[in-house]
Amino acid sequence: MTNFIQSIHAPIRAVIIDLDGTMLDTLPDFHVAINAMRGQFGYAPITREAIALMIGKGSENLIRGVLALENDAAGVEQRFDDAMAFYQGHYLAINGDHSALYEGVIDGLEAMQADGLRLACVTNKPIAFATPLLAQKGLAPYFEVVYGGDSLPRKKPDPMPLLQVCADFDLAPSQVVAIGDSSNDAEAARAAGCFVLTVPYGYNHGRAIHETDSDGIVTSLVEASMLIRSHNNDAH
Ligand SMILES: O=C(O)COP(=O)(O)O
Ligand SMILES: [Mg+2]
Repeated sequence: MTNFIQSIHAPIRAVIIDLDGTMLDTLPDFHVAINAMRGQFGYAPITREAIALMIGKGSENLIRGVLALENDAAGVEQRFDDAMAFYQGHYLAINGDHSALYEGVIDGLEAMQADGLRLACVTNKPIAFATPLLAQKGLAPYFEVVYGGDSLPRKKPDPMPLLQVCADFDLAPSQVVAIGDSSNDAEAARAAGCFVLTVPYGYNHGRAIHETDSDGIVTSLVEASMLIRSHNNDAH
């Protein structure tokens, strides 16, 4: 946080915001869809806590992790396509039904928009899940650009989607802040050369957010908006 506030720097012009674990608590949706898929294989339900550990690196990683509870590597690959198809069907059927906005999300987005910041959403969620979810939760109007985990050849923690947003906005990475709940967001931002703020309330593979290298931990998007505003007031 010290770095972020005190560095003499050009103003921040855009913010890239993560979806799962940062704007929406989607864990209950994952839980319902994963256990419905597991039921089709005759596997017992697993807990939300177990699923939370496997969220963050996209659907393929999640499905492989879930199948690995009952299968060896060959079994995982053998069942992967069916498991993914079952899971996608279940997820799309309930997408958003059990998910809720975190406190301060809309107010934070409003504040950033009022300050003239351009907004992008970069998620590892498949774009076919992300687009209707953003619309359903009233988030879509805030974002000029949305990239899902399958929108580009590489996903977070690769910097590719963040660099694509910088190119879309014609901004240098140093004029852009990423906000996320996990090490994937922070590593992608660092590799892209963007600033990064993290939130402590999401899913970080079971690790405390303090263990993740960032420019600051913010308790809400409102706090993030205030930090960016104060940075910009000091910037030249
Ligand atoms: O779908 C995931 O694995 C995580 O999605 P996120 O990038 O929005 O946190
Ligand atoms: Mg996330």
